[in-house]
Amino acid sequence: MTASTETVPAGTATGGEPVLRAQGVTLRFGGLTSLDQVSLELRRGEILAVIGPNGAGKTSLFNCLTGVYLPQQGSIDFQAEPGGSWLSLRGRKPHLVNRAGVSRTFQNIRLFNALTVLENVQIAAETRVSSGPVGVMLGLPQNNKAARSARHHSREMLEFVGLRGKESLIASGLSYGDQRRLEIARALASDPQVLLLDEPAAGTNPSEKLGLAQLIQRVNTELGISILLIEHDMRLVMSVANRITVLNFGKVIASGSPAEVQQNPAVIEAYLGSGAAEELAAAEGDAGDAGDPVIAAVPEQVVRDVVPEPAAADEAADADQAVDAEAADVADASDADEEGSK
Ligand SMILES: Nc1ncnc2c1ncn2[C@@H]1O[C@H](COP(=O)(O)OP(=O)(O)OP(=O)(O)O)[C@@H](O)[C@H]1O
Repeated sequence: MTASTETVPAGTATGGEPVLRAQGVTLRFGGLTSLDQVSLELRRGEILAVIGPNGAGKTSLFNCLTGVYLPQQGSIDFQAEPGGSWLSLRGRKPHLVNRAGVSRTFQNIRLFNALTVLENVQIAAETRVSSGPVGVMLGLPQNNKAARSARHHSREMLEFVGLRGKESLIASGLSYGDQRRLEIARALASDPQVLLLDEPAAGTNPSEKLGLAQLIQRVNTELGISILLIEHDMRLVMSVANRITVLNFGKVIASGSPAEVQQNPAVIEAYLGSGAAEELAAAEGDAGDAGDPVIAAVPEQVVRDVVPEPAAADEAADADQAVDAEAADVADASDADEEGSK
């Protein structure tokens, strides 16, 4: 079940042409190869999950796709309109990637904590319509109109993600789950064709996770946005993804439908260690119950092994924050630039 042999489950939105394509992407930090010849294709209209153990290269891949990192090798191309021309995103600055139609959220929430919920989204929406800071400062008529339009669009997005009535609250006062929703609203404000979600459910409780899974599906089906999703919560992944690509040590080790990936020995070993696939197969034989194959329990085991308890999740987020410092700097720089939401 590699990319070459994958099958596509009937009735899913996976039959589309590619909208975002990475080919042979290699990213090195000194002697460390974070991504090694990674190729991946997001099809128009689908939800493609990118999974893999900690340090597999998932966020590095997102950072390459969105211009935060410049890979040493490989190409990254995006086709905004079906049948339209392909645009190279490699080496493009984050705010220009965003403007082209590829938006993202971050693993560690990056809201403007002192601003209101509405203002957080509005900043992103204004970058879509305004003619720049000078026009805003001068209060030009077209900018006032653009600001009104951005405010209206922001309210629509907030309603879409379920934050209606909370527009004037200060962002930091929102529950964790609502902050995750706000991040999604902000990413949607620029009207992307492609949305990259980096662990959108990290740190949320089970009911918030369920709500976020439903929201991700609605973004996909109701707004028609193609989604690339990094997520450690296997239940969430299995419930929303049309296809899954698995990274391990910077390489793609599997790609296919959720059912295929779930049973792939290389994936099981990547998560549970070498020999795990055989052990599970043996256990399946011992169980002697064909209707309840042990292999089906792998996601449960994966969840136990790779999804940290809340306290550990915080530590993981801190660690990520440290590792991701460079990305944060670049993204923050683009905050000050013109993207606002990145
Ligand atoms: N700015 C950086 N400088 C040095 N090494 C980095 C940098 N960014 C990522 N790496 C390294 O690249 C590898 C992949 O990291 P990455 O964060 O992409 O993994 P991940 O799959 O997203 O992990 P997690 O699930 O824990 O978030 C790791 O070994 C990490 O330490």
